[in-house]
Amino acid sequence: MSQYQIAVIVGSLRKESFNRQLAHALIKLAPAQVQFKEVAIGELPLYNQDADGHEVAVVKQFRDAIRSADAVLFVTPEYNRSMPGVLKNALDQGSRPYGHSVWDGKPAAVIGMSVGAIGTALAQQHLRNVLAYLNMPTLGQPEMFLQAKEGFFNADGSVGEQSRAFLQKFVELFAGWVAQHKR
Ligand SMILES: Cc1cc2nc3c(=O)[nH]c(=O)nc-3n(C[C@H](O)[C@H](O)[C@H](O)COP(=O)(O)O)c2cc1C
Repeated sequence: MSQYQIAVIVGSLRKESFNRQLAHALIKLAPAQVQFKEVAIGELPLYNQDADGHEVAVVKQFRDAIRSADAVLFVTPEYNRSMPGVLKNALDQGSRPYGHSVWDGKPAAVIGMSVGAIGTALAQQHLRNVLAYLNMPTLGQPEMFLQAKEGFFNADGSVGEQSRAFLQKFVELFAGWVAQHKR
């Protein structure tokens, strides 16, 4: 059976980020046919079109990491009813120079956690618009809008029994989606 490499992008730079904890919990639930690897976005410079054709090392490393992945999992908070700027910047960096987007055709999935009751729904909707433009076939269901609540994570970073079941289902469905849509 093929093994798929999935790049995980976390839209928060915060040390104690709920979304990073969520990403790590998901990584632990990965079925045998997928391998998750976080790709850092915090050191990327702000995208500047003047830099097209003059790729600095950190940008090259980022683009190479996405290029070599079979799929991408986005784990994001919501900032002011949209995705954080740091995540949009990473999407922009990967999309250029024109005609050389590293995102093109990569299957994707989106999940997020916030303290607000709508659990990143609007951030995810904005993100989905961008992913559609970038030609990334994105898992439609289940939608994963998570609200950060006391007790969601255990002390060891794992998730409680009830939440584990639906996160596991999400990861398994995504693995199937990747197998179906990988180029
Ligand atoms: C600049 C900023 C804007 C925010 N806007 C929203 C928002 O629109 N909706 C929401 O549910 N939470 C919002 N929050 C609260 C985040 O849900 C909360 O900070 C969360 O912990 C961020 O995710 P993280 O723990 O992965 O960093 C905002 C936080 C910041 C710092």
